[in-house]
Amino acid sequence: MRRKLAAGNWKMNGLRTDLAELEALAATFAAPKVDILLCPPATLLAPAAACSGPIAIGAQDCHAQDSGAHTGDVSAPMIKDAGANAVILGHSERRTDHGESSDAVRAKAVAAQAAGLTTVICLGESFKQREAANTLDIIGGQLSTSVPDGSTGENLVIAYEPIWAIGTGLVPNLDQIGEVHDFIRTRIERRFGAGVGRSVRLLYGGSVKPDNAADIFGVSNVDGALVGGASLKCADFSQIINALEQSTE
Ligand SMILES: O=C(CO)COP(=O)(O)O
Repeated sequence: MRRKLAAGNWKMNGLRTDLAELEALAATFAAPKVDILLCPPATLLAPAAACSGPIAIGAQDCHAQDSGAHTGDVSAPMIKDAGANAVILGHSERRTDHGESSDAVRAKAVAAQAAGLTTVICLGESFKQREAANTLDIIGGQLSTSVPDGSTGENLVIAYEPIWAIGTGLVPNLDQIGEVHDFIRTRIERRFGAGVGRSVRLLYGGSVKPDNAADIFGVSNVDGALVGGASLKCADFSQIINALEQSTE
């Protein structure tokens, strides 16, 4: 069975003083029943990795090249060297703010997987696309282009994050989440075969909070969550992780 995964994305939030939240989380989940991944900003990767205990640390982006003249960018080997073992790629905020195409996301994912990082590749439709009944077309296109051929159950995690649900308090209904997750699972099985298809974890992201987490974790093919705002505080994130642990019982 797939091990469930609770992932937190701090986005552009967090100073060294905020590592106290991570330390509290590590103390709370000394022997977690699910995998826990926290993705702080790049400046905190090394200090986070030094105090995260059983919690894995990930970055929020990487460059497609390993090194070179790319001012301000961070490469996958650098992320690995800082003590992290995962990276979020293709988040809608990067697709929007930095014009990242699915081709660019795939190039980054190739570099990240070659460096030994698990890639958490994000997919999601806009509200307009959902209203026009284009959700599955959009997700299918992003999925086939963003995910590299070398992906496995260990180095690939997919996060379905409807753009309109991120930071808004809006969440698709459970049937809508299930429809997209089932669709992603089928597509991955078709492309990579049943073994890999069964082992890739599919996360839901977008306004996951302590009060809606248990319902979302009950949906078929939801193997965990990618949590933004509610991952910043140990008190909130712990409740979501508890709900995920309970969903495994
Ligand atoms: O974008 C997200 C995680 O990557 C979701 O953010 P929120 O949980 O703040 O809606």
